[in-house]
Amino acid sequence: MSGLLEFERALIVTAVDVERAEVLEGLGIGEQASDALEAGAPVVVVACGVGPAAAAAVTARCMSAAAAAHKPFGVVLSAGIAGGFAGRVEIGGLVVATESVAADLGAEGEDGFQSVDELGFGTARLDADADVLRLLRIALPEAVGGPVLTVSTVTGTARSKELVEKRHPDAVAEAMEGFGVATAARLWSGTAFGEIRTISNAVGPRDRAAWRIPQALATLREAFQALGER
Ligand SMILES: O=C(O)c1cccc(C(=O)CC[C@H]2O[C@@H](n3cnc4c(=O)[nH]cnc43)[C@H](O)[C@@H]2O)c1
Repeated sequence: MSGLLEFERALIVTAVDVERAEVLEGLGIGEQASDALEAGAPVVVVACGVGPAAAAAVTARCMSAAAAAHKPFGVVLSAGIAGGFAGRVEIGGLVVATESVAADLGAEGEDGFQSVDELGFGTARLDADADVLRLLRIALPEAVGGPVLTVSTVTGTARSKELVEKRHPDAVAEAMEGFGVATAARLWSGTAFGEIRTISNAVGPRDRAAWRIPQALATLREAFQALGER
């Protein structure tokens, strides 16, 4: 885990327990004690639940606890499975976010969707830290880099896929937590943020039978094994 520990302590936030288990397995940690956060473990892996609100809340709780124990996190990663945009990344593939984008944060009107940036209410785009990005790109050279969208509703029709691709032509993947994790992490200055995703399905018309969750989980484990070996 030397690479991530360039940043002192690392917090890795997954949505669900199966993702958490693969990350721990890849890092060679196996099981993690329930007091790892308070005890100052160099790497802490937590499952926050699905969606950006749960992701922000749980990340903020972990960051607060670590700061209160005078063992703050230097780096926070959002990690898990995602939908990939066809033609940019394969199912079973790996992506590293250059930025995490809250794709549905804004307002809809007769003229279409406007992001909070366009509305002047803040930003829906949070960049990955440049040093984290460099580390991830070196450790995971096969990863596709690009914006990763965060949505509260999985894109599930051809029409909504078309709209999202029109708004974000360079996006490589869509998931549900990255922007929430980034929003919490940036409240602690000096904490670097990054997002890693492995692809379980293609973004588009809902077809649950076509999801390849075991394949994406295996890629997640391998990615963290590679990161752990650096
Ligand atoms: O059965 C469904 O259609 C369905 C609806 C909502 C959520 C799910 C999930 O399985 C949880 C999504 C979970 O995995 C990430 N994920 C994976 N693929 C996608 C995607 O195409 N779009 C958005 N998120 C995706 C996400 O980060 C969640 O943690 C199933």
